[in-house]
Amino acid sequence: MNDMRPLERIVDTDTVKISARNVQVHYGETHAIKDVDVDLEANTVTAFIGPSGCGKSSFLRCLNRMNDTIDICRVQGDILLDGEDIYDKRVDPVQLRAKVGMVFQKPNPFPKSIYDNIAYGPRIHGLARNKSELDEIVEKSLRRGAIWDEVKDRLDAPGTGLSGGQQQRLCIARAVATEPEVLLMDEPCSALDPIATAQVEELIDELRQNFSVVIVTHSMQQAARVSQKTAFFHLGHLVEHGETGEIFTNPRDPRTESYITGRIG
Ligand SMILES: Nc1ncnc2c1ncn2[C@@H]1O[C@H](COP(=O)(O)OP(=O)(O)OP(=O)(O)O)[C@@H](O)[C@H]1O
Repeated sequence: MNDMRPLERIVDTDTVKISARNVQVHYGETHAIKDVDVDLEANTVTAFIGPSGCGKSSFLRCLNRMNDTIDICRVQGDILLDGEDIYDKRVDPVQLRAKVGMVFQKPNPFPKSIYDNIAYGPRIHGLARNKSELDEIVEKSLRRGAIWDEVKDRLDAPGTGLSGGQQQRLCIARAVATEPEVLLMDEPCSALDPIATAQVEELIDELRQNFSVVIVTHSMQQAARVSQKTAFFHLGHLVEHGETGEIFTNPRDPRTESYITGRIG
């Protein structure tokens, strides 16, 4: 599990999916994100790394306006998805979060059946005209979540009855059911055992065929295994962003080097 796989990964496309400029995040008096500029590409896994408290999750939450749900949080700057400002007053955050899905650290299935966990989003967003279309979406999403074979005979069973790793793949399937364009993952494997972690990592690699994936991780090995691009954060600044192989073997900034060699963090 802990081996560093070859770092050179090919980035399939340079199409920018999300563009952030001069982003600031404040929680009351705390200035958590400072002057962040970054372009995140389509069909690419980007890893956010950096020491605890450096702002990885805060910046991730800017990308689908999850920070809106935190009263004391103030976000400034520009974040564009396919060139459109996601903080424009006309943007409905619920619609945005269907396009920019999120998977959390702790698997959080709804207290509903496996089927309804997946069907919930497509139902509220009107993505299926009838039961058979909904059935198709549920099956396709569970297949994309690499969990179909394990649950296809018990779709009526509660999602909360699955193992932790299965629950996390169910949550990934739930996130992809609304056909998002971007998938944000905040330490998605931190509550999982090594086998479940390996399954989710394999799944992340498959997901980038269809989505841009951004993953916050504390594991540099994981960043090296799953990502093509890496962004290193330190004290609220985005210090360095580039090809994962370059960041790990030839970092430009001494702070990045100190972190990856274990001197800070
Ligand atoms: N809901 C919140 N209310 C107040 N302050 C917050 C909140 N969330 C984060 N912060 C503060 O913002 C800063 C950045 O935190 P954040 O969680 O984004 O960092 P992180 O790099 O994701 O950390 P970790 O790796 O430990 O999860 C910290 O100083 C933290 O205390």
